[in-house]
Amino acid sequence: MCIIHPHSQSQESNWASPAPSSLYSLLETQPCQGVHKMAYALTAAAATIFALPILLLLHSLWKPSRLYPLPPGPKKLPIVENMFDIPTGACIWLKYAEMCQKYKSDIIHLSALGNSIVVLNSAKMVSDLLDNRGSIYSSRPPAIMLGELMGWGTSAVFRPNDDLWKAQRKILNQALPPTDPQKFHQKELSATHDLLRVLPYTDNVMQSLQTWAAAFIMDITYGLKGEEAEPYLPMGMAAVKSMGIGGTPGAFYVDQIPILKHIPGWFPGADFQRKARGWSDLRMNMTESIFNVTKEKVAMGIAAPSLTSFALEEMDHKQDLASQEDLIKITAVTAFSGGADTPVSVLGEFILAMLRNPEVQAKAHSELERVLGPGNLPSLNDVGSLPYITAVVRETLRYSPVTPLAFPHELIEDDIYAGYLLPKGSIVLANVWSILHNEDDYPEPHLFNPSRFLDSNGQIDPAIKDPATPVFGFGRRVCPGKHIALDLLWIAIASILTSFSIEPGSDYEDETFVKPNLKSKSSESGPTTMLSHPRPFKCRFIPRSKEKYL
Ligand code: HEM
Repeated sequence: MCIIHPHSQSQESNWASPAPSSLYSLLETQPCQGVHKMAYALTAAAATIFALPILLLLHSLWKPSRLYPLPPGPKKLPIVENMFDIPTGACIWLKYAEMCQKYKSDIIHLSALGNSIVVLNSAKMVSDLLDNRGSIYSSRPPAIMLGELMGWGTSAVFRPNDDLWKAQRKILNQALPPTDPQKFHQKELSATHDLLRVLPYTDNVMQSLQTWAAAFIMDITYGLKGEEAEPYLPMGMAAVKSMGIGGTPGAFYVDQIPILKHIPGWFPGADFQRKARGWSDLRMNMTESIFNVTKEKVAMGIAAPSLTSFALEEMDHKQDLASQEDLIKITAVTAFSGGADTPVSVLGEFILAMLRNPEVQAKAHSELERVLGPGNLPSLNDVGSLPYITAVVRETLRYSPVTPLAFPHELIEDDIYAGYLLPKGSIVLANVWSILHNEDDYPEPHLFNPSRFLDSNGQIDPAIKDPATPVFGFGRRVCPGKHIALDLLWIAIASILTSFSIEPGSDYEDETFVKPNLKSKSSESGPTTMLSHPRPFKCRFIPRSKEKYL
C-alpha cells in the first residue's frame, strides 16, 4: 500500500519544486501512480454521484438576491419566527409604526407560518415600490375565508394580478372614467340632497349613512334608485358587512392554517364553514338578483345610466355573451362592495370632527355664507371658491384614514430595495396612518386643523401633500372609484355644513367625544377590520336657516 506523507522529508522536495498545478498533477509525480489514478477516479465518481444533486439543488436555490439581508424587524425565533410579534387586536397600524421606530427603519420585515410581511412606513418608500415598481407589487395575497370559502376571490379587490382582475379593471375604467368626473355630478348631487332630507330626523347617524351610501353606489353600479333600489339595499349592505367580517385579519384560523378549509361544515368546531356558506349564498343572491333587474331594463331600453347598463350595452355580440355577462356581474358587485362602506367611514369621521372642533365648523359656516349667500346650496362648480371646505375634506381624510394600512399588496418576485432583500410572495403593507401623521409633512399631526392645507391667502397650498394620494391606494391597484368618492365627499360635506349646525346629542359626555383620539373607532376597541369605522354616536343636525334649501 502506498501512503503519501506530505510532511516526510522525501515529500518536502516534491512539494517544494516545482509546485504541482493540481491534485491530479501531484498524483502523477508520485510513485504507484496506477493505484492512485484508480483511487482518484473512484473517489471522483463517488463524489460526483453524491454531490451532483446537492450542487444542482443549491444552484437552483441560489440567487444573487440571497446575498442581501432582510429588512430589520423583531428577532425571528426558530420555527415560530415572528408569530408572537405580528400585531393583532386594535390599532395594528400604531403597533407597526412603533416597531418601525424601535428598529429605526421605515421598512421592516416579519415572518411566520410561511408568510413574509413587509411594512412600509414612509410616503417615499410606498411610492418607490408600490407606484414605481407596480409591475411586481400589484398582486393580492390569497384570502382563504373571504376569497375561497365566501367566494369573493373572483372580485377585483381580492384578485391576484391576473386576466380576470385586468378585465374587471378595464370595465371599471371605461364605465367610471376618471377622465370624466362630471359624468357623475348629477348622481352625487341628488344623493347629497337625499341625505340632507334624512339627517335632521335620524337618531342613528352611522346607520343612516350606511343606507344612504349603499343607495348611492347602487345607483352608480346598477342605476336603481328610490323604491326600485329599496328591496335590494338590506341584502347589499349585509353582503358588504359579511365581507368586512370575513376579511378581518386573524378572525378565522383557516386563513393562517389553510388546510382547515377541507374540514366539512358538519364537523364540530367548523363553524367557519357554515358561516362561509351562508355569506357565500348572500353574495351570490346579491350578484345575480340586482344584475337581472338592470339587465331587463336595458333590454326594454329603460335603464338609467350605470356601470352595468354601460357594460351590457358595450358587449361584443360576436363573442360568448354568457361569459361577458358573468364578468359584468362580478365587476358590478365589486364596485358596489368597494363603494358601499368607505364613504360612510369618512363622513362619520367628518361629523365627529365637527362636534369636537366647533371653531372649525364656525369657520366653514362663515366661508359658505360669504360665498354662497343665504338659502343657496353648493354645487361641484363651487369647489374653487370654497377652499376652506376643500381643506376640511382633506383634513378629514388625513386625520382618520379609512384604511389605515391600505389593502395588502403581494410582491410577485424577489426584489432588492435600500440594500435589503424583499422576498417573492411577501405581503406588503403601506402604513397610511404613519404617512398621514408624519410631523415633517403635517406639523402637529394629532390636531384636526384644516388650515394646514391653506396658504397665506387662504387658498389651497399645493405644497402641502394631498392626503387623497395615500388614502385611495397605490400603483395599479389605486381605487377606481377615487374621483367619484372625492366629489361625493366634497359635495356632501359642503352641503351638510351649509344646511346644518352639527351639535352634540344626548351622550356628549361619552368618552368618544371627551377624549377625541381614543376609542372612537370600532377598530380601536376591538379587532382590526379592513375598514376603520367610527363607533355609533349621537348628534343633532340643527337647520341653520329658516329658508328652505330643498
Ligand atoms: C371614501 C371612499 C373610498 C376610499 C377611501 C377607497 C379606498 C380604496 C383603497 C385604499 C383601495 C385599495 C387600493 C390598493 O390596494 O392600493 C381601494 C380599492 C378599490 N376601490 Fe375604493 N375607496 C373608496 C370608494 C370607492 C368607490 C366609490 C368605488 C366604486 C365606485 C370603489 C371601488 C374600489 C375597487 C373596485 C377597488 C379594488 C381595486 C383593485 O384591487 O384593483 N372604491 N379603494
